[in-house]
Amino acid sequence: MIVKRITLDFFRNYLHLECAFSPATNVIYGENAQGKTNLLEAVAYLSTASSHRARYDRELIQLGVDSAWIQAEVFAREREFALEARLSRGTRRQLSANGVRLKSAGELSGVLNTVLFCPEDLSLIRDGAAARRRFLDECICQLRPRYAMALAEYKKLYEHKIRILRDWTEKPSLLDALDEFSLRMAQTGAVLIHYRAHFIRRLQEVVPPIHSDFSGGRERLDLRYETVKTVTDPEAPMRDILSQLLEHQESHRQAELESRQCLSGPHKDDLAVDLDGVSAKTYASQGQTRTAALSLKLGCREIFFHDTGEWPVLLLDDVLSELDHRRQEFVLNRIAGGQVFITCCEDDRLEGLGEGSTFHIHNGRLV
Ligand SMILES: Nc1ncnc2c1ncn2[C@@H]1O[C@H](COP(=O)(O)OP(=O)(O)OP(=O)(O)O)[C@@H](O)[C@H]1O
Repeated sequence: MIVKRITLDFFRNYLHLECAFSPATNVIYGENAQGKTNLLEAVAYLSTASSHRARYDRELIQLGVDSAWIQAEVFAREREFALEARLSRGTRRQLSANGVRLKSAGELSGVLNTVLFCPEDLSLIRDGAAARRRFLDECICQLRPRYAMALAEYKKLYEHKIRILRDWTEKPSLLDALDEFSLRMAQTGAVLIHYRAHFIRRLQEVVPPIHSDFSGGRERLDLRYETVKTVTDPEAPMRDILSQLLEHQESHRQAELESRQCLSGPHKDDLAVDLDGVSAKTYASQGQTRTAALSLKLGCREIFFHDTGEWPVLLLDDVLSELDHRRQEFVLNRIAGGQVFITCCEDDRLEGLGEGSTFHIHNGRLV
């Protein structure tokens, strides 16, 4: 997959930008706060219709302006696509491919896939389970539209159930709907667990060898799916998972009413990461944390390749400069093959980048 050209209007600090990219490596360099990450964010938006660092689309629109546009020419799935995202304050965003309006973000992922690695991704190892769930969700949503639909449905049901649990003492009639919401959450939750289990099994195959190479064969990384306790085999057929989820819900019903919290379901799932048999979250050093997080992302990139037959676009934000020379070389060897965008500061010298283009960004302009 290749982003051949991008045009930004009123996106973050870009008034107007037109840029044609290399199908190989694109180095985006410049001083701090000039717009390097903003450019990667725009490319990523065209595959997921979301940003890794903005909670709301309106944050992406230039301050003091009402609308922003991202347009790109993309070559993917052996075809040319013109992708467009129009973001407006106060109205719904509009996504289109070749002039045809898209109904969901999943349709964008059906054209373009990206894998982004940025400094905040250290949270994948260091933080609580939510960061790892987000990683799983972002990856699987790009590959499986059915998962994206189930996830959106599950989130809605969760919000409803939380409201019932929060307000039922003041309004006991709310309890009439509780079991219905719990049942639908279990049904949708079974879909999430099924897809997560399969995706994690594939991660278990590709990530440990990447991490082992990365660490010069010195470290062993293991991944483990942690889900609802009663689920004995997350890869079992969905109807088996459903009955085990219902069993867990039933045993937690009273506790949910008393605590007013939703205690049962895959919204508490985790992807445990161990290094040499101990928890990476608790024991990994800075370097090990970075290497493990990057291994997860590169593993995800390989799964995308196996699934679609094309390399997803890899976006590396401010990453290589943090690695020593040997590790830089490892990453550069590993990412050969697809289109890559790498941001770095002016003084960083990224050697061995091979074929490609460089772009100097200054104050939201291409110099
Ligand atoms: N909605 C917005 N409207 C206008 N400017 C914005 C908006 N959002 C962010 N900016 C500005 O964009 C600038 C560049 O941000 P960006 O994160 O791309 O920097 P960068 O070049 O990656 O810097 P660094 O090397 O420090 O990571 C910042 O100064 C920020 O204030």
